[in-house]
Amino acid sequence: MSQSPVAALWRLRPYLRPYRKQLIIMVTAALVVEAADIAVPLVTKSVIDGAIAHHERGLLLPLGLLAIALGALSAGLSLIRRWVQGNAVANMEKDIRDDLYAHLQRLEPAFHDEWQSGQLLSRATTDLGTIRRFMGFGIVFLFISTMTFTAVSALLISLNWWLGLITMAMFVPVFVFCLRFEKKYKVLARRAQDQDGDLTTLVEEAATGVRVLKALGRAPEAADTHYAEADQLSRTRIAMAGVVGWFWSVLTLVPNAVIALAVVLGAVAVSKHAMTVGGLVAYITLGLQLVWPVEALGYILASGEEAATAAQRVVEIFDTDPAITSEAADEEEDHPERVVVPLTAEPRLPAPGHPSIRGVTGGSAPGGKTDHGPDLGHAAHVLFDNVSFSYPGDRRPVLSEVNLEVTRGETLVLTGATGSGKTTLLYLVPRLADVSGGRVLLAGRDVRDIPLPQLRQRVACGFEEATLFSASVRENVTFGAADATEEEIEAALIAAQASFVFELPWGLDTRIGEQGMALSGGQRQRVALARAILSRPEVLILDDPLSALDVQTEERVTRALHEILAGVTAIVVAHRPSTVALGDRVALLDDGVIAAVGSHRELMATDPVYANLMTMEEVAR
Ligand SMILES: Nc1ncnc2c1ncn2[C@@H]1O[C@H](COP(=O)(O)OP(=O)(O)OP(=O)(O)O)[C@@H](O)[C@H]1O
Repeated sequence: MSQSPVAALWRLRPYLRPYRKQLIIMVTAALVVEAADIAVPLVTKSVIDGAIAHHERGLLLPLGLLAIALGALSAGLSLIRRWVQGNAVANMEKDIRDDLYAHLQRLEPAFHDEWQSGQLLSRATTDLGTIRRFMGFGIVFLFISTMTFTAVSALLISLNWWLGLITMAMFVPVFVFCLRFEKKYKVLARRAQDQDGDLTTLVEEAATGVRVLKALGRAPEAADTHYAEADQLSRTRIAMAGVVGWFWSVLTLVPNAVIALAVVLGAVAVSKHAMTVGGLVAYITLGLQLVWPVEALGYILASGEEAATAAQRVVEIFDTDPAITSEAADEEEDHPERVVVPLTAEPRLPAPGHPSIRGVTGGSAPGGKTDHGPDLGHAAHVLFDNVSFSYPGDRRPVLSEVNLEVTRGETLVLTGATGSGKTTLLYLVPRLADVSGGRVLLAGRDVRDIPLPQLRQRVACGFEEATLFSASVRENVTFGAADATEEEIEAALIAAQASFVFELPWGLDTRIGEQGMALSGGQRQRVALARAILSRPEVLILDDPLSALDVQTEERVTRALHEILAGVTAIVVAHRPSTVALGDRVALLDDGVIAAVGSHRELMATDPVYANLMTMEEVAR
């Protein structure tokens, strides 16, 4: 169950801790400003009752100078407070945002599958902004308003106790009204923030899916959905404005009614000599100072409500624990490595002339070729030991009792009908998902016992949907290998048949990805392939890496891959006979079960399902 909004906001208080000094400066400055503002009416009283009533002209100049000094002090301190406040809350917002981002990165892909990206976006942007505004202004003004209200009330009672008590009594309904407002506004604020998240999702999907929308002629329908969602949000905001409008009008009416009453009753008190004229002027001027704190209460309560619901939405993410962690493994790192399964598999004999991944040559890449074959120092043994898997919230097993061994340096091709579980099986090695039963061993060690950063350094992935980031070609390719040399980057690009990047306007410095130069699907796949190659993994996992390539390019990449894969353990999802031929062995996955394992030739001869699958792929080409 999610926490109450106020409790959620309270939980974020540690983010204020580093800015305690600034908070103290802000509050002190605001208090002095308030004290100066309150003192001015008292100076006025001295001017009227002293300098004017008793014709003491000599008092006029010092009292006038005092009033000016108080005004200047108030202005100067307001400036300081705002500057300190702006700095502190901007930094605090950054701290929460950094932690939120880091937490989102720790959460497994299944979490991101479940959550709408727009909801995450609106929480990381709009909601944090709302929290910042309240932490910066709301909290300080809540404190200052309370102090001002208390001090002014005490002064009013001291000027005339019965008039002061009547004045205070008139504010009681305001507080009752506040409670009712809070109840109503809380519901509306949460609704608006959720609707804002839904709308952000729609806008994001419309932007990323613009081609599909246009191609299928669905743009008008998508626009209608957008208008309907936007309409809902604006209705909620109008309802909020209505509630706030009513609330503020009451908050404005009450203090003004109080002043009007004070004028009438104060005049009676002066006529009965229960109060001086200067006392009445001071009383009314001080009474006017209650207008702002009471009005500010409206803003503070509204922004407090919004901040509390925003905090609730942010805390909901913080409270989602990552299902895939390696805390136990991190602790165990101090101990010697525990090998569960002895490495019985014979490394494949290196073929002459094969380069290592580090010195990948592929085609015309400079250097790197050796006469000694692949360096298997980088290859690891992988074992799927009785693995089963179901997606969270879905009981149907996607994988059942999968037993599969990939020896050091071997290339295993995984094939099977669509939806048979190939991608899911690949996810289990770098722990993008965790097994539901059984275990996956990397070099004899359960992957869950390997610290995640280490595991993901040892296992590199190239996905069918090649994701490139808004960055240069170089930055994209070196994502998993920051220390790669220029020669290694070039060699990886050449090996992946991605030499076209050298012809881009700024070569490897050309920005590609979402905000950069548009690349074709096949070009993106090859850049992503170069990235996977360059990270020098022990295990290379490629999910249908050549699906977007034409026949000639596919043939060239396949030839290059042949060399690259020789020095690494690889699991490659493939459908076409030409790519399947990359593998030393082929495993056929049928509805989550390993149906056959063998060489392409063996399976063609002995397994009708496999033969049928390959023939259909060939025909489909
Ligand atoms: N995030 C998810 N949540 C629930 N079920 C999922 C999820 N991802 C995949 N599945 C289901 O798991 C099954 C296996 O999917 P998977 O992507 O592993 O198949 P595949 O063999 O790689 O398919 P393809 O060849 O089409 O890529 C499918 O039935 C799919 O609907």
